[in-house]
Amino acid sequence: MIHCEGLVKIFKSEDIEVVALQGLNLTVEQGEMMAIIGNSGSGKSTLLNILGGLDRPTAGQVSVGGWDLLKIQDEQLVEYKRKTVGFVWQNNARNLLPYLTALENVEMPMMLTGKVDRAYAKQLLEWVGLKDRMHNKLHQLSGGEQQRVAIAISLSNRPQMLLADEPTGSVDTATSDQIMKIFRDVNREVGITIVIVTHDLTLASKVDRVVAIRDGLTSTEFLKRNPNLDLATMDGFSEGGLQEIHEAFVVVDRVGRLQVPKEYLEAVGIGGRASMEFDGEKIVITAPKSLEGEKS
Ligand SMILES: Nc1ncnc2c1ncn2[C@@H]1O[C@H](COP(=O)(O)OP(=O)(O)OP(=O)(O)O)[C@@H](O)[C@H]1O
Repeated sequence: MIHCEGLVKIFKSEDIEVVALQGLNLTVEQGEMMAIIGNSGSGKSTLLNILGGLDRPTAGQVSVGGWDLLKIQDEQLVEYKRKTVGFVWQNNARNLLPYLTALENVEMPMMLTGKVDRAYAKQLLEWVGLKDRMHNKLHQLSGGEQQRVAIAISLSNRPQMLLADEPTGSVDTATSDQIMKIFRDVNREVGITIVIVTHDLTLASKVDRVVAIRDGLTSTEFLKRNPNLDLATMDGFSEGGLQEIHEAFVVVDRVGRLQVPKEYLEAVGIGGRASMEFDGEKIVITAPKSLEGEKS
């Protein structure tokens, strides 16, 4: 569904260049529900904006559902955004129309594309648990309920892929669990691919796969140890839970590059270069041996 290889995004202003993505690789299968985690400034939103067609990549390859987002024409981009992608943002509810009902809000994007499917709009509101509230005006709903209407809206044009940027950023834990359960149900029901960007490791534990981004590169992948474990229904979550539930792998790109965590490099005193040995089974990276010799 999503394929990025060597993806680069450079933001240029008058006298400064920021390399937000510096050759990122990522593949997401059709129907997968996965999360991207990373510190502030690591490039998560930049990646999501490119995948959503809101921003253009600078270089590299990026394709989504057969669309080449590097070469796509502006007119095609409008069609791509309308048909392929659904968005859920942290404060999505702000974009809803308060004087319309939940149902009318869901039908609004359908109107823009010329085909209102009331039965599907109702079905969506049922999926997000608002069957009994669909004729309520938006301002009569709570913040969490409004966020669920926003999720129904994001699905109204039957996109193949849902992109969610901190979707639970401004709601309480119970609502957050509810939203993640909705994502899981919709993912199972219609097989939609879901990509969630978050800081929140507890969310990350509720998806099949987590990809960590560091400095604009995919650095580590966490795969769920037991794919049948339904984490959405699990209570509680401990520190380090991600490691308990998922197995961590370092991402190695096609030409053999990988990222070594800064803490590890500092702990063994590796700066600009290192020594690497292969003993037939393991690859061992240490502080440069020749330099150690020079010091003494
Ligand atoms: N429009 C822009 N112009 C210039 N620099 C930008 C722009 N957008 C993002 N950046 C820079 O690109 C880098 C990556 O930013 P990005 O917003 O993708 O990070 P993030 O991981 O989503 O962070 P956060 O979790 O804080 O939202 C940062 O250094 C940021 O300052």
